[in-house]
Amino acid sequence: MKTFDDLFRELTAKALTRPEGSDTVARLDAGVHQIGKKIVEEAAEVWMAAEYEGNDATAEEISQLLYHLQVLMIAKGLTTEDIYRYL
Ligand SMILES: N=c1c2ncn([C@@H]3O[C@H](COP(=O)(O)OP(=O)(O)OP(=O)(O)O)[C@@H](O)[C@H]3O)c2ncn1[C@@H]1O[C@H](COP(=O)(O)O)[C@@H](O)[C@H]1O
Repeated sequence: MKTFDDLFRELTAKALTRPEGSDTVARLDAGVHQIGKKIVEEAAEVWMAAEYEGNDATAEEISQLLYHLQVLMIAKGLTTEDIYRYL
């Protein structure tokens, strides 16, 4: 099963190697403004799923929010250590 750190390593590698057809590369190229809008959208979907859908749907929406947060971290040059020191 993929963890937060596994996904972050995978996305970091994609940002460096820029493989053809990668959505992540396209999102990084779109920039922080677009990534930020996606985070807000996904956060709302997490909220709606938690209130009106089951735990499976909520978990899936949370995974998508985590993905978009990681894209923002990479766009800003932030590492997991930069985040973990505040936890
Ligand atoms: N974990 C994710 C992941 N979670 C969410 N998403 C993206 O976020 C979208 C979910 O948003 P929505 O439900 O709002 O769907 P949508 O409205 O069609 O979204 P848009 O594509 O229009 O923004 C998905 O369609 C994916 O594009 C993800 N995209 C990729 N990953 C993983 O990231 C890795 C690299 O992916 P690529 O860069 O595509 O190779 C792989 O391991 C993937 O599994």
